Amino acid sequence: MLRYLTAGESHGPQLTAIIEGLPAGLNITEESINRDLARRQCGYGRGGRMKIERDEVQILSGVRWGETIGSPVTLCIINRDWINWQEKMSPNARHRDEKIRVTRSRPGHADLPGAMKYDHRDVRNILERSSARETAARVAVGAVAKAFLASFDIEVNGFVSEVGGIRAERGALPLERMKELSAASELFTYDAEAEERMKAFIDGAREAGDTVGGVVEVIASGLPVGLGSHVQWDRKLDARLAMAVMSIQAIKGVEIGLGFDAARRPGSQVHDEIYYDPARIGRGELSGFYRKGNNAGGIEGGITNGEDIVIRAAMKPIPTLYRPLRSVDMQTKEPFEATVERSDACAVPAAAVVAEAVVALELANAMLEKFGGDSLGEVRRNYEGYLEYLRAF
Ligand SMILES: Cc1cc2nc3c(=O)[nH]c(=O)nc-3n(C[C@H](O)[C@H](O)[C@H](O)COP(=O)(O)O)c2cc1C
Ligand SMILES: C=C(O[C@@H]1CC(C(=O)O)=C[C@@H](OP(=O)(O)O)[C@H]1O)C(=O)O
Repeated sequence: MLRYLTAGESHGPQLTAIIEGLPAGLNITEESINRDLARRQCGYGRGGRMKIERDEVQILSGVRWGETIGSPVTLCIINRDWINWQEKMSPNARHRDEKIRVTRSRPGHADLPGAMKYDHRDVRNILERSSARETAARVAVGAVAKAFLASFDIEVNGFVSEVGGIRAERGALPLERMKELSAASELFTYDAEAEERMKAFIDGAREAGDTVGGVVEVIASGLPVGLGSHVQWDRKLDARLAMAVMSIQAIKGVEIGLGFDAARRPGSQVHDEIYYDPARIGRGELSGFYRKGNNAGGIEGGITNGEDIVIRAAMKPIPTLYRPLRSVDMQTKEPFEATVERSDACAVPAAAVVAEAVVALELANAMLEKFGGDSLGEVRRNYEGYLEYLRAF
């Protein structure tokens, strides 16, 4: 089983992730992780913080001479902004300064419920960890999961499909500079026209002091039939993927395949009919069974059915606006209008990279659950034996 934890505050010294359960013998390089970290940073609409940070990973354990050795892998990303926050974020009691307490909660953030829950009179104790800065750590972990999946020819790609109601054609990749940085997947075409309209929409919102949300999509291809299980609620792969994607900051809806649209159609226009062609196996397909459509988004009964997994997520607009929102001071109970020094106007492109990472992690976990072994060679033997069985099924 693959598990991981992240730790770190947004303006603390660093983000840390520990991954447990990776087989030995997997090639991992800091460069390949950094590629995804850069993709997360460079979408259109981000604010001042992204000009400060240039995320780079350090591998601190579990990898020797470019290969995992089976022990926990520790990844760390330094926060460059830390230099400006050393005293405000110091673990040392002598730096305590009541004057810099944040008592003004921002609507749409964890600030107020978090402070009430944890008995904090300083909202910073909540916002530092609820910040989406944490997603840098998850993207680093996801890059490792993608390296594992790639060794089985499984590819996971995230992209933006909608910004502020403007839709791109399926397969569009309207993430500025991300096109070049993304794996050259044949699944994707690049909808430059939609990207331009999205950028103009983001500019318009930013000028009005407002923020923008959107929809991201992740497609995973090359998966075998049989990951996940129908037998228990918490083994269903669609449920696990939904939880992983919903756990991303600002994601408010998740759908798989047709998703909500399936509720609006008759069954005859929803379910993917089953066909069989033995010649497919000769062409290198994993099975003779196939579908002509993929409304199910690659999962039936919580189990992969061999088609691509297609999962979409709705991101709400960034809650911190330059145009103030009404709130109430926690200490004085006086109303105020929340103002901001810096914030993203749109982080949908970044969320697409984060969604890709968390989906990759769940899929890597599902692969290891089914074909698990202590070395990559052992996992591969288990996997290949299963493929041989599948071809004969
Ligand atoms: C990549 C990314 C960047 C974000 N940047 C900001 C930001 O600059 N300002 C902000 O107020 N919220 C930002 N958010 C959203 C908040 O972190 C999120 O809305 C907040 O923590 C409350 O959590 P919830 O929306 O999941 O309920 C960002 C989210 C993501 C995924
Ligand atoms: C730092 C990142 O995103 C941050 C997420 C975030 C929030 O409230 O979620 C608020 C902003 O941080 P700050 O308050 O320091 O300007 C974003 O920049 C990042 O994505 O690496």
